[in-house]
Amino acid sequence: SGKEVTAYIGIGSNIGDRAALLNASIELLSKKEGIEVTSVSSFYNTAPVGYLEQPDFLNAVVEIKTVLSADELLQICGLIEKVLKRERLIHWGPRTIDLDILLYGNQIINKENLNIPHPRMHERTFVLEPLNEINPSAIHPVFNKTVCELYEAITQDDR
Ligand SMILES: Nc1nc2nc(S)n(CCO)c2c(=O)[nH]1
Repeated sequence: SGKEVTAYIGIGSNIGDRAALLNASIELLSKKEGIEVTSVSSFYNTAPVGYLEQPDFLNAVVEIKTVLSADELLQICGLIEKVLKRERLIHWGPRTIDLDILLYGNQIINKENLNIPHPRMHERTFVLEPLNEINPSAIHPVFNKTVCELYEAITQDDR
């Protein structure tokens, strides 16, 4: 395990007991060796982006300090999604629970299975609003802007 890194994970659910699923994924993250959950945003009810014919999402962002690599963190997120989906009695659509790595320190990672910063996070109110709540000063290493600046940029457009 390497040096400790501050990372931000976006969590979303729009099927089933959304709050319970968000809480369960945060719980599973915090139990992992090498991960310390240091901040959790409020839960936001958000209109679906992309495919619109689906229920509203409940979204949050979690701040962690971790010694895991970005790849290891990706594996953990995939595991948590699988565990929570598998526990469902009825098979639902693909959005029971989603964990997306948004930021991993100031690192820029572009691999076919892992892009960090998340390539759409700067366009997404459902990511920037909770992220701005817990750390408005976090820096996006591609745009070299703070989360607060990114959030203001997309909320200004809506004005
Ligand atoms: N509001 C909202 N819309 C979304 N569309 C997709 S796909 N997702 C899944 C995350 O990529 C979401 C989401 O979490 N929230």
